[in-house]
Amino acid sequence: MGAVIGEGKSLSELGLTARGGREARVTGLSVDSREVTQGHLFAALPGTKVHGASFIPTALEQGAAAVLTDAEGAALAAEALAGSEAALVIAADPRQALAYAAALWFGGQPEVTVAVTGTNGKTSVATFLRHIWQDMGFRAINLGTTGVEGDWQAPLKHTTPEPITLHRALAGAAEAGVDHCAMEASSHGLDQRRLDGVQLKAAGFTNFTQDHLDYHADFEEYFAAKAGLFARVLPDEGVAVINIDDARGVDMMAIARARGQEVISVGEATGCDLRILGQRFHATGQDLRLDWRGAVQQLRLGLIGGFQGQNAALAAGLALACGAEPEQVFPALERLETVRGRMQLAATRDNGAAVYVDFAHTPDAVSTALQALRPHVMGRLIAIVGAGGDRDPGKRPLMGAAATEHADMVIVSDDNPRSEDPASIRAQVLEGAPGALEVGDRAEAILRGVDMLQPGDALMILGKGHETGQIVGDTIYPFDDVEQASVAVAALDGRGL
Ligand SMILES: CC(=O)N[C@H]1[C@@H](OP(=O)(O)OP(=O)(O)OC[C@H]2O[C@@H](n3ccc(=O)[nH]c3=O)[C@H](O)[C@@H]2O)O[C@H](CO)[C@@H](O)[C@@H]1O[C@H](C)C(=O)N[C@@H](C)C(=O)N[C@H](CCC(=O)O)C(=O)O
Ligand SMILES: Nc1ncnc2c1ncn2[C@@H]1O[C@H](COP(=O)(O)OP(=O)(O)OP(=O)(O)O)[C@@H](O)[C@H]1O
Ligand SMILES: N[C@H](CCC[C@H](N)C(=O)O)C(=O)O
Ligand SMILES: [Mg+2]
Repeated sequence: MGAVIGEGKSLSELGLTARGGREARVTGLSVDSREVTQGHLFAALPGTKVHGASFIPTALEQGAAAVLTDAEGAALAAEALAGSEAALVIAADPRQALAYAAALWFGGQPEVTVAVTGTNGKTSVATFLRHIWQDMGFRAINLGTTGVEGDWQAPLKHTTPEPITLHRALAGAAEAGVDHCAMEASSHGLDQRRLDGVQLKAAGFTNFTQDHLDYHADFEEYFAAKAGLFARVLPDEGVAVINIDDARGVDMMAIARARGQEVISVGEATGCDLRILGQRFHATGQDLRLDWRGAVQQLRLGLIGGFQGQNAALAAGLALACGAEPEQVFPALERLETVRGRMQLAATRDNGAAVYVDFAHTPDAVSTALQALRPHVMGRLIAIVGAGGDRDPGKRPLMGAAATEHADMVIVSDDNPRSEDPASIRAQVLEGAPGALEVGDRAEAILRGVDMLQPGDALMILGKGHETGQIVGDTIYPFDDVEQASVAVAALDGRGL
């Protein structure tokens, strides 16, 4: 796997050239000065709040053997660098240089690695793909929002972690014998070049709608970040698997084609390589009829919601892109299980009314999830919705409006207010959901929602999915929507837990 700490690697082994041709051996890589120890390479990156170069003096005091930064960073820390023995690497794009160096430092990754981007559906597609590969007998993982899962496991704090954490995980998995990996490429991750050092066989695109406009200046910048997966990270010989039912799918396809990448188009449109011919819904899932380059496949999925069928098709397209045989891929879809916190049946009341938990945290996802549940509900559809603090405020009223449009009754509650005032976030969601009931405390909102359920009704709790905490300020309080749903049903139906 990676280099032995203490022995280290030289800068040239990491693909880095220091000013004046200086060579240095480094004993580790750090992106945060607080983690620098003797002999480390400190990557002083231009940040969103501060330039990492402001921490170069601290990193040098802590024994950094080399510093990687850009010209601005080198100028900012000129004095400290001049008085130090450390080697200085100046790169036009230090985040990308760090990504390549991290790949070389850890030196291994699962042989077949693919990445999935898109506003919604990344975790779902990556998890389905991992299940398909496991079904085929491979040792496989998915890596993203829910951590590293499958034949090797590790918790992660980010959907696409920074390169040091990312390559540590990829190399750890490869060392444990994992040969297939499906990872998520978030727009932050792509913009910050976090996965530029990963060697991809294929890449997938799910869809493009509003999210993260707190970070990206506008829709086009957000799209450009996602397009970087095909324009930059996936090599020319890689395969692009693209949902062309999405309005921006055609743009993404043009970017892939311009690179000379093979494209597998997925969607309902005539001429798609993997065409969705039809979806028929029943109580616990759906029948999916597909056409793979002229051969019709019909299968039964144990997944609720049309979009889950689309995600499963995209995952199948990615497996095929990596060389799997259709005879192995399509039967495997029948054994897919709901991803934790995505359209998950959390509890059922004695009167038969069901409670679902879903991770919809964008306006499009709220619409999609509620519309997906509608055919399964004969009575009223009740939705609990909220929006996260320190995240794109523009999506809040739109999420409220989406819930109002697609549910019969809406309760607005808290979802990770973080550093913001929860009441003010709720007020912004309520702007789009004027008739909604406001219940800030999420446990109480769930209890109220469950209490409203009549026979044939359903409650959909949106926004937190698999999450196990409610983030208020800097504190994470234990909170699990699935658990709270069971608690509420048990309390109201007089059952023990
Ligand atoms: C907004 C964002 O993406 N920030 C990332 C960015 O940090 P930044 O540019 O904001 O950092 P900064 O505070 O300006 O500091 C600049 C530099 O100084 C360094 N520093 C800072 C303080 C110090 O004492 N010493 C030090 O060296 C920092 O490590 C950083 O490299 O670069 C850092 C290093 O690579 C990342 O850790 C950090 O992710 C933060 C923690 C984060 O929360 N990111 C979230 C928003 C994120 O990436 N989310 C996506 C999408 C989720 C989704 O799917 O919806 C994800 O992939 O998880
Ligand atoms: N193909 C899709 N089209 C529209 N909405 C979807 C699709 N797939 C999933 N969703 C919605 O998005 C929610 C999140 O799904 P998932 O976790 O797979 O997305 P993600 O892209 O990984 O999200 P994140 O940005 O948090 O990593 C789901 O719970 C569902 O409501
Ligand atoms: N990866 C997403 C998850 C959001 C989930 C939602 N519960 C929230 O806190 O907004 C984000 O960090 O924007
Ligand atoms: Mg995800």
